[in-house]
Parts: sequence; structure tokens; C-alpha cells
Amino acid sequence: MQITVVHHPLVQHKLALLREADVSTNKFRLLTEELARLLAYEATRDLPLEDVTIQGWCGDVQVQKIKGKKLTVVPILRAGLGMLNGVLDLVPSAKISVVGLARDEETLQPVPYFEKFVGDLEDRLALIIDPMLATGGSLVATVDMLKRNGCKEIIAIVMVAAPEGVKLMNEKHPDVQIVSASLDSHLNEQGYIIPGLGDAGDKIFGTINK
Ligand SMILES: O=P(O)(O)OC[C@H]1O[C@H](OP(=O)(O)OP(=O)(O)O)[C@H](O)[C@@H]1O
Ligand SMILES: O=c1cc[nH]c(=O)[nH]1
Ligand SMILES: [Mg+2]
Repeated sequence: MQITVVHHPLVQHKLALLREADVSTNKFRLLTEELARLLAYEATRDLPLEDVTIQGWCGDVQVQKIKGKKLTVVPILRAGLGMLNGVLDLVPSAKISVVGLARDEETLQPVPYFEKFVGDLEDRLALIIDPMLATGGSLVATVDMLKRNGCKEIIAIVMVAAPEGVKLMNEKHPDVQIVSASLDSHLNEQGYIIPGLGDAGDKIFGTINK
């Protein structure tokens, strides 16, 4: 199983607030950022450390620092942008690569419209961020693009995952770890996650038609 569901009470509480039907755009945006920060904490737990000697207040002290690991955060447009600041709070020096994908509402296939990667992808850990993993088409397409450009180490951070998307990722990219606040029940006929959050992009950008 390549999915880690984060059961921390803060994560579950914020997810519960996000699921409320009448959540405002402002609240959804704030909660998305907060949840992204907590999920990024979990996703970075295995970053390699190195022993370093520094000058402490009472002389030399042995400490551990992150071992010069280069990162790139990869938001999938649009909704992934809602998670970006939360993740950057934890890894402020990370470079940002952007992938633009929109799901065709009929076929549910991802349609690519933008791609801009930072350099040295072969040396970087890529943290893909997108609130929703539904059919998995968008995440698989993003991992395909990253790997085509040389990236070897990839973690995906999502807020809600559907079993269908996790299954597809297991088939296509079993090496990619997924960190999520929830593994939900299933997809409905329109490809929305049940119980899910509804359309996360529309809720973050305020483009929802009430
Ligand atoms: O797993 P999948 O079936 O591919 O679905 C998930 C994708 O759908 C949503 O984006 P959408 O295409 O609605 O674009 P948006 O972020 O611009 O709203 C979501 O943010 C994911 O990127
Ligand atoms: O449930 C879903 C599925 C895809 N995209 C969303 O925003 N929500
Ligand atoms: Mg959307």
C-alpha cells in the first residue's frame, strides 16, 4: 500500500471543517493551507539528515541538519495552488515547478495546458500537491511528466484520495508515496469523490455556481 493516511487530530479536525456544505471560500482557502502544512510535515519525515558540529552556547555541540536535499514543490493547477503557501512555510527554499491540467468533464481524462519545471530534476525530491486524487488520471500524468524530465524521487500530497485513484497509482507508479488526510469511499458517476469535498478548485477560487 503506497498511501499514508495522516490520523493526527489536527488533520482530521481541519478535514471535518472542510467537508461542511456551507464552508465559505475564505474558510476553505485557509483550511486548505493549514492542512497542506500539516500534511507536508508528514511527507517530509524521511528527509535525510547529516551530523554537523556547531558552536553552541557552551562550546561544540553535535546536531543534525537536513542533508542538502534539493526539493521542488509541484502544484497541479488550479487547485494545487491552494496548498502551495502551506507547504512553502515548511520548506521555504524549495523551487517551484508548475503543471497545468484540467479534467475533461465528459471523459474525466486530464488535458494538459501548462508545464514549467525547474532545473536539476534528477537531483530533487518532487512534492506534488493537489487537494483531490479522484480517478488518478491527473496525478499519473504529472508523475509521467516529471519522470520524463528526469525526476526519480516523488511524493504526492493530497487532502482526499479515492480508492480508484490509489489503485491506478499502484499500477502505474508504485514507487510514488501518497500522503493524504483521508481515503474516502468511492467516485460517483461524474467522477467526484464521495463523500469528498466537492469541486476543490471551484471552492478555492470562488468559481462555484451556487
Ligand atoms: O484524479 P482525477 O480524476 O484526475 O481528478 C483530480 C483532479 O481534478 C481536479 O482538478 P480539475 O481538473 O477540476 O482542475 P482545477 O484544479 O482547475 O479545478 C483536482 O484538483 C485534480 O487535479
Ligand atoms: O471530487 C473531486 C474530484 C475531482 N476534482 C475535485 O475537485 N473534486
Ligand atoms: Mg476543479
